[in-house]
This record gives sequence, C-alpha cells and structure tokens, in this order.
Amino acid sequence: MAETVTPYGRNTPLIASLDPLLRTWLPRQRWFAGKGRPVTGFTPVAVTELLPPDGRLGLYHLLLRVHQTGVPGPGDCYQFLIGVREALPPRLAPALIGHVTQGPLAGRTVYEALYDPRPAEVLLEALRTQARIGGLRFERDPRQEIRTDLVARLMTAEQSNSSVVYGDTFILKLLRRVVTGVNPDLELPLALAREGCPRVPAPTAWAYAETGREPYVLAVLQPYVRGGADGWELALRELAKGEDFAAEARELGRATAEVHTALARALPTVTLGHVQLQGLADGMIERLEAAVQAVPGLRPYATGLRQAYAALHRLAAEGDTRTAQRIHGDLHLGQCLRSADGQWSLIDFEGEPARPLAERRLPQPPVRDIAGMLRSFDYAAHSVTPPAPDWARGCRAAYCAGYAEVSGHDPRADAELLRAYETDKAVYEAVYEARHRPDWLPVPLSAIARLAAPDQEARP
Ligand SMILES: Nc1ncnc2c1ncn2[C@@H]1O[C@H](COP(=O)(O)OP(=O)(O)O)[C@@H](O)[C@H]1O
Ligand SMILES: O=P(O)(O)O[C@H]1O[C@H](CO)[C@@H](O[C@H]2O[C@H](CO)[C@@H](O)[C@H](O)[C@H]2O)[C@H](O)[C@H]1O
Repeated sequence: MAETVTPYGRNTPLIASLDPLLRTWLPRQRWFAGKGRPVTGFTPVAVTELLPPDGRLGLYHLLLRVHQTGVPGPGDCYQFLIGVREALPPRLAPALIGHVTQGPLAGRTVYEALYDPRPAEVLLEALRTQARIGGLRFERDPRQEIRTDLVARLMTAEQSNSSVVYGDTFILKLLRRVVTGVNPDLELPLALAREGCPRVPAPTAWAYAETGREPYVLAVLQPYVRGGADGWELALRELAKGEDFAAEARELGRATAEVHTALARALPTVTLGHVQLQGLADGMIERLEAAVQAVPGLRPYATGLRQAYAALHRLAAEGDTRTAQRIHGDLHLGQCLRSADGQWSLIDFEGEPARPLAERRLPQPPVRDIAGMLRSFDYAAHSVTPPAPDWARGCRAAYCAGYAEVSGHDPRADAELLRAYETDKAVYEAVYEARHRPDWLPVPLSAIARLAAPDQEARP
C-alpha cells in the first residue's frame, strides 16, 4: 500500500478536483450533520492513499474539514472512503459520487467505496494486521481472531455513521463526523469488556488517525449480533399485531441496569450538588431556547416545558444531591439488539451526535438513559395509527420495574429529574427530526404537547 499524508490546511490538487463533486454529494448523505447550509469547500486534514489510483481500483481515505455558508470556525471534520475506477459496474451505481474532469484523477469515476466489498475488505485486513498507513493506525484485541475470508456488505440502515458487516461475524462502524480525543463509542465498550459485562459487544479492533494533535477515532469493529433484531423493529412488529411488549421492556430495564452498574464500577462517579443540579437545569433551558429558534412548532409549548425545568431548579434549591456516572447518553429502542437466543445487548455509546464530545463524556445521572428509553416507547406508540398510549404506559412501567429489580433503585422515585430529562430529550428529538426527518416531527411534538400540559398524564 502506498501512502501520502498532506499537512493540515494544504488544498491538494486531488481535493481540488473532488471538491465540486463532494459539494453536491455530501449534503445528500444521511450522516451529514450540516444539512440546510450550502457546502462551500473543503480543507484536507489527512489524505491517505490506500490503493494507488493507477490500478483497476484506487482507494483514498480522506479526513476533510467541511466549510459551509454561515457556519463560522474551522468546519467539522468528516471521514470519507473514496473509490476510484475507470467506470462503475451497475451494482455500484448507487455509490456514484461523480466523474472527475480535472486534476490527477481526470477521466475517472469516484464513488463511496464502502458499497464495494473489496475496499471494505482492505479496511478489515488493515485491522487484522494492525497496519500503520500514513497517519492511520489500526489496532486490535489480540485475543480475538479476525478471519481473512469474510465477505463485506454495507448496511443500508438509516444511520448517523456508516457500518459494514463482514460475513455476519463482525460489524465495522465507520464514524463520519470525527473529533479529536477519546471517543465514548470505543471508550465505554472497552471499559465494559474489562468489567466482563456481557450486555455490550466487546470491541475487536479499532482505527484512529494521528494528525499531530490528539488522535481522531475513526472506526470500531465489533462482533456482529447474529439473527438479531433491534428493539425498535420488534416494538413496531408487536404494536402492529396489537401485542404487549411489557416482558421485553422489563428485560431491557434489567439490561440497562446491568450496564449502568458495570459502568459505575469501571469509571469514576461523582456527586452532583445544588450548583451542578442548577447547571443541569440551566443547560436544559438553554437547549430549549435554542430549539425554539430552530423549530418554530415548539413555540406554543415553551412556557409549559419550562415548568419541568423549574421543578429541577426547586429540587436543587432544596439542597438535594444526585450521583452521576458514565452512561450510554443516547439510549433508545434502536440501540438495543435482541440476539436469536433472546438476550439483549446495548450498542452505540457515542452519545447524542450533535453534542460536543467533552459534554458527552461527563458523568451524568443514570436517569437520563431511562428517560431516553421511556421516550422511545412513547415514540413507537405515537408513530403508529391510531396511537397506542396504553401500550407505551405498560412498557414504560415494566422497563422501570426491570431496572429496579437489578439496580435496587426505581427511576420513577426520581420523578422531577425523570420528567426534566424526558422533556430535554423530546426537545432534542424535535430538533433532530426537523433537521434529518421532517416527516417525523409530529411524533416528538405530540409528546411535547403532553409534557407541556400541567396535568400531563404520560407518567410510567
Ligand atoms: N454488534 C452489532 N451486531 C449486529 N448489528 C449491529 C451491531 N452494532 C450495530 N448494529 C446495527 O447497525 C446499526 C447502526 O449501528 P449504530 O452503532 O447505532 O450506528 P449509528 O451511530 O450510525 O446509528 C444498528 O441499528 C444495528 O442495526
Ligand atoms: O441512533 P443514532 O445515534 O443515529 O440516534 C439518532 O437517530 C435516532 C433515529 O434513528 C433518534 O431516535 C429517535 O427515533 C427513534 C426511532 O427511529 C426512537 O426510537 C427514539 O426514541 C428517538 O429519539 C435519536 O434521537 C438520534 O440521536
């Protein structure tokens, strides 16, 4: 494998030639977080040649800062895997980025290489052999074997990142918007593996880029949970059949408590005093105000929603304290996988992708994860017609009961904090849906209408 690494900030002829193609292609990608503002250019952070472009198949790994109209600062850094061919075979048509007209690749076709098994296998081989290519570093857990005969396929699920499955044995998650520093999506599963917690697939291998500053974590390889289905699919299936989901919700509560208990053992816990609790409430109010600006549909409910945060302020003023620890940070039904033998695993410890990394790594009250799951039962029940509020109520109660069985603490006892976090999550969801899936906006807005009503009754 050849390599070239450009110093930060130099706009190479390669990037200049890809620039017009990526400007139109990038905003159409589900994982691009900067939708809604035109892309105006790119600055390369690192450009690594994984396969030379003069062969039948060329392959580049790019880390590019993306510049956008009206977005100040250096721009977010995204990870790209760009394939280069003379022409694309029909099976790769959906992967097309475009035809290059100038520069070193003039006359070639470039495409999203993860659609193509061969480039995806190059990544697996680099992980297997712990390769160092330019600034890219590939590492693995030496106790886990990576076979060489696994065929790659890109997952087509709607995702914030991109994942490739290798022969139903491993799944590689390639992070798209990358930041320097410790990434909780690797940090927490490694910590849980050290604790022997079986509820989270233990990382097999990982990749990062060294660019002269703190490394960027780029990808994590994990065992693939075979024959599994995620909690969201299962919940919708049961809802469609008019079936109860309470027994599964209870198991999910137990699994969440096991993960929380292991995380509290593995990583530091802290006590939040009244200043920190005030700070939590202030942060929620700030997010609400920003969300109201971004999503006009929230405006009529803002006053009602502030009540939830006022209750948290009162609790802080009364001198209450809470224990905080590392948590999942974006727990919902889609992050829970049930294996063929009925065991639940939790995945995707990245936290809410829109929040800064430092914030995502702070210890937080575990009830925040509970709130995420309670919202998720509600989401499922309100995304079907007619809505099924009783189904959601049953799941929410069973989930809390399962959590209490394992942890000894019933989250329903912490009603103010739980409601504040549910409100905060619903506000986040409104912004998320407005930005990524506008058709879904009515789902969080229906919850917001209930949470904003003084006698809201959707308690677990
Ligand atoms: N270990 C695994 N085994 C089987 N499927 C998985 C595994 N990890 C992730 N998945 C599948 O990949 C999807 C995306 O993974 P996730 O970590 O949530 O990525 P993203 O951050 O892009 O949403 C999940 O919804 C799930 O269907
Ligand atoms: O899984 P991600 O880390 O990409 O999380 C983001 O996308 C989720 C949607 O895919 C979003 O979750 C919301 O929709 C789910 C149904 O699709 C629902 O189960 C969740 O409760 C709801 O929050 C998540 O908020 C977002 O961060």
